[in-house]
Amino acid sequence: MFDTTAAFVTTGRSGYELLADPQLNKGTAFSETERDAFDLHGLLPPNVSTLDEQVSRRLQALRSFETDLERYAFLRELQDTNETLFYALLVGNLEELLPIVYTPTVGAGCQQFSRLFRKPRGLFLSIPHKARIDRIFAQPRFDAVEAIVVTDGERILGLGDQGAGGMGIPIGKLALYTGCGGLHPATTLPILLDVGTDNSDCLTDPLYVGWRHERVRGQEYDDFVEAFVSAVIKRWPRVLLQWEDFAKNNATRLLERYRDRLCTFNDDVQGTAAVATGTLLAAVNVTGVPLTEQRVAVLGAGSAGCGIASLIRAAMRDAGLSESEATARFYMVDRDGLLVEGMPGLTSFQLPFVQARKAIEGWKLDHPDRIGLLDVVRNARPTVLIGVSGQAGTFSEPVVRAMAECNGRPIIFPLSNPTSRAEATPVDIEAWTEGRALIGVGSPFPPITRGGARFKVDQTNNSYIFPGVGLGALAVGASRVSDGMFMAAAKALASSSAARDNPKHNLLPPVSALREVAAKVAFAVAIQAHQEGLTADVPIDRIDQRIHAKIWTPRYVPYRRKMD
Ligand SMILES: O=C([O-])CC(=O)C(=O)O
Ligand SMILES: [Mg+2]
Repeated sequence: MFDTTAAFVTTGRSGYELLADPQLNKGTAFSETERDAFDLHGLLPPNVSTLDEQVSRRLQALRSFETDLERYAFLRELQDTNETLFYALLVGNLEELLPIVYTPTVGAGCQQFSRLFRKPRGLFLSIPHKARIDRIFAQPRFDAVEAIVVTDGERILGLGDQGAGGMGIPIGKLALYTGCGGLHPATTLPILLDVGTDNSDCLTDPLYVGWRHERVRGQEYDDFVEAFVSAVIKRWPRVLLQWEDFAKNNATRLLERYRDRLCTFNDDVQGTAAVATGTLLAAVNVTGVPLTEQRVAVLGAGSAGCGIASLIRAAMRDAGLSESEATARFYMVDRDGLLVEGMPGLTSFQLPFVQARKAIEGWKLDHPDRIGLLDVVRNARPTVLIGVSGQAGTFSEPVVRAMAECNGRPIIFPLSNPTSRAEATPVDIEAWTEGRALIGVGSPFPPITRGGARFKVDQTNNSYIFPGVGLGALAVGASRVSDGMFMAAAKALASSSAARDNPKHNLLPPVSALREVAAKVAFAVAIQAHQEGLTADVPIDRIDQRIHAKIWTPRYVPYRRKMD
């Protein structure tokens, strides 16, 4: 385990070599003694700064930029220059900086990746170099790796195929692993599987940095992913591997293929499901309608939508419904409308959630050949409406008003990211429901006015879940990530809700509290792993201490010169 509490660091690097290493560089904060020991005099201006001074200098520069994309580029550059300072800045200003390092600006960062590219970070594994994966992994720099986030760039947020530019996502997710979950940056590794791209803007862009090839699919794709996972297991047998932003079919398929082979999960399927379930459990407390009586419409029946339905259904079963009673409460709507039994082209993960023909027999429909979302809301009268469609504006005024007509407190979560893809804006939902809706959005939005005061709408984003799941799993050396661990994460999140004591309060803790949320989620996840027999021999009463020992706080420790 990486020592996050070491009193000092020993290094053989000096001079420019030391300054050029983002994991070791302290910039102007190298002390006089260190400048003596590491030949740094003259390479730095003479005044020695503190970390706090460096943070305020960077914050000033950051705030002077015109656009968030410039801020994103500035922060990425800082991350590649001095990681301790980057994380000190991030941890101290989560609310302000998360929307830049992460959603929504990271989406633009992926789209502009080839233009912003400066220094290498993480690993680009491309099909032409498939045979070299072991050798790439072998570099000593990666000895400490414990957490990997991998994407193939095909479904970047709601922005579609971004090819190699998708690398921005693993980098952003891992920034939260450290910034919120406390994992030491040296233990994290972002990976982009470059299997080509079908995005013609990338393919025709002379500056595109990825492999200029149409996206490889089928057996060759599967063989490449298999080579990747096998090499990961060989090099880091106890690693945590997070799959991120894979397209609909691959997401669930790869998860099913690998979830019993290593400690792994898919954030879009399971992380998003846990944050949606946790927020829903908090909302149920407020509306007073028990979970067993909720009816849930989900727009977007892809891997994320079906993942959400699975976890909420499991929570309904925990609350006393039978499997079939719980299943009947879901209305999954995709491109061809409501999923109904016998529909052609259903995928294996959609099949468990189709509505019975009999159940919809008496429905009044505008177009019986395609049962749209408005039809579903008018006829099924759902209490909950969740969007993971990637389609802006699909929670239209008639849809939202229909939700408000049949519910005193409709629960409405437009979860698609980034901000530009949200199914509806909080301001509109607030107006169309006369302020009665319980709202959760995937991306950050400006505060709305509620009861004459500013109200910050809950950001129902998997950032409330994955840093804690990773921290908890790694702290106890979990061999697998189970569905039970995600349920534990969802319940831990719901139990942090301020709305439990006052229904006017937020459903979720604020983004500024994400470090505390991650620690709490980690504890619940680790306890669950222990109960399921998935942990190495960690005594239950040591779990809390294990978690806290793993949380790294960005600060400078003194350096000593390694003698050779
Ligand atoms: O990255 C985010 O903000 C949430 C997420 O996983 C996605 O939208 O794919
Ligand atoms: Mg994602």
